[in-house]
Amino acid sequence: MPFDIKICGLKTDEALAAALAGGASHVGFIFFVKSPRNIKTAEAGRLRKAAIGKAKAVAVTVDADDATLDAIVEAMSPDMLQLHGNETPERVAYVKTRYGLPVMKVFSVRDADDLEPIALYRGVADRFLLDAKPPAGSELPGGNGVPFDWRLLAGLDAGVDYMLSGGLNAANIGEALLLANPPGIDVSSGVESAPGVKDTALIESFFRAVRAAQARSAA
Ligand SMILES: O=C(O)c1ccccc1NCC(=O)[C@H](O)[C@H](O)COP(=O)(O)O
Repeated sequence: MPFDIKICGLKTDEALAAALAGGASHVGFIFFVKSPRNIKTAEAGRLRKAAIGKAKAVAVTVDADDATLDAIVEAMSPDMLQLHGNETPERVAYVKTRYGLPVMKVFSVRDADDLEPIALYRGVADRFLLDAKPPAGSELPGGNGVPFDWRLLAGLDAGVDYMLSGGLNAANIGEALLLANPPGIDVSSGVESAPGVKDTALIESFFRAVRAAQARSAA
């Protein structure tokens, strides 16, 4: 199975180019007005063209209604929808059918119990993104730059296809891969110089750290 790397919250040509040059399999665009990474649909539509044939463009939404999703899909033709709110299995199934696109459902994790609802979405969502629970007071369901205890994932059923997310960066990705051995990873804050400001040098060093960790585990 290929190992996937998603760079999320992209807003500029430079950051997108650095993500693609590093070998990102997925590039994420955030549609959530309170986020410092929020992007207009038309701008996402312009940017995502550079990813065609190179990486999957993921539209990240939070409990979005049909009209909002219609506008996003129309403007940017995403390859995948990331549902980062409290969407039910029924809503996930409906969204998949309505748009004919794969859906990645997000779960916020702090304790082992937080992994249990995944069972309700298996066979419905195409993939899962396991992110940290937002810290108290945060208005953002994701992109908080905080990790969770990766050891919780050791007991996850091997058939669960997921991306590990939450507080990853060049300094900790080696340990995260060692402990969780995920099929994919996702990063946002860890490649930023300030909230919402992607840093091309940090993106490059993240990819270097991932490749170094992979080389160590293959040796
Ligand atoms: O990044 C945001 O601002 C955001 C806002 C609302 C919903 C989701 C959001 N991010 C989704 C992602 O997939 C992030 O990459 C993920 O939460 C990890 O973020 P980080 O801990 O900053 O690496």
